Amino acid sequence: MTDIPPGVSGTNLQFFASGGDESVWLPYTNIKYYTNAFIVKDNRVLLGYKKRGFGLGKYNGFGGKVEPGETPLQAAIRELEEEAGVKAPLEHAGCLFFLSEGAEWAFQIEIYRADNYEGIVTESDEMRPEWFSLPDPISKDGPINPIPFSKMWETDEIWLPLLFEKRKFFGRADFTKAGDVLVPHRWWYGVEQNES
Ligand SMILES: CNc1ncnc2c1ncn2[C@@H]1O[C@H](COP(=O)(O)OP(=O)(O)OP(=O)(O)O)[C@@H](O)[C@H]1O
Repeated sequence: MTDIPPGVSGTNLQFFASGGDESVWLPYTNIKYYTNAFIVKDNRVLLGYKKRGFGLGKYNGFGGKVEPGETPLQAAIRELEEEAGVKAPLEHAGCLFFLSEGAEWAFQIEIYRADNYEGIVTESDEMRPEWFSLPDPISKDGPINPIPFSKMWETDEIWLPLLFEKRKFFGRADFTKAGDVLVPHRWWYGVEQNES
């Protein structure tokens, strides 16, 4: 259970969470690099509703493929600007290795966050941006516009709180097909231990 799965980068990881069918990790031969970026400001997080392509109909951070010649950070800054209209000083928050049954490659997704941004949040062809309240431990009624976890990739609920807490995470999530939908099959997450 606590063995670090194949594909998970990161060193000095401490086990955080795992689950699903612990018998097998899906095989893969190729890896493609992606980015995902979140702006967290004034106790709110900016998510986008995906209007087309992979992940259609889900809320997520802003991101896409790393193009040849780009670093993941450059790609993350470009995708955030293309999809949400803003520039932000992104910081690396974690990394997710994602396998989807039927896809010919594994996704290595570098995840970023920023506490600030410049510009005006603007809807694009790909994403409709919307602010959501962070989980509020003080108010017993809960936030007014809570994060729509039921309309996100199921495993986001595990690592998004780590991004809010600025704890660097590395994990893997394998999804299999149930009819037309992808469902979580097996997952594992670790957090980077502070060296001190
Ligand atoms: C459990 N699995 C997952 N959990 C959380 N996020 C996931 C994800 N699997 C993919 N993602 C994100 O989904 C976007 C796809 O990118 P995608 O739209 O295909 O790329 P790009 O914008 O380059 O596409 P175009 O070719 O321009 O349409 C990209 O942000 C990527 O990080």
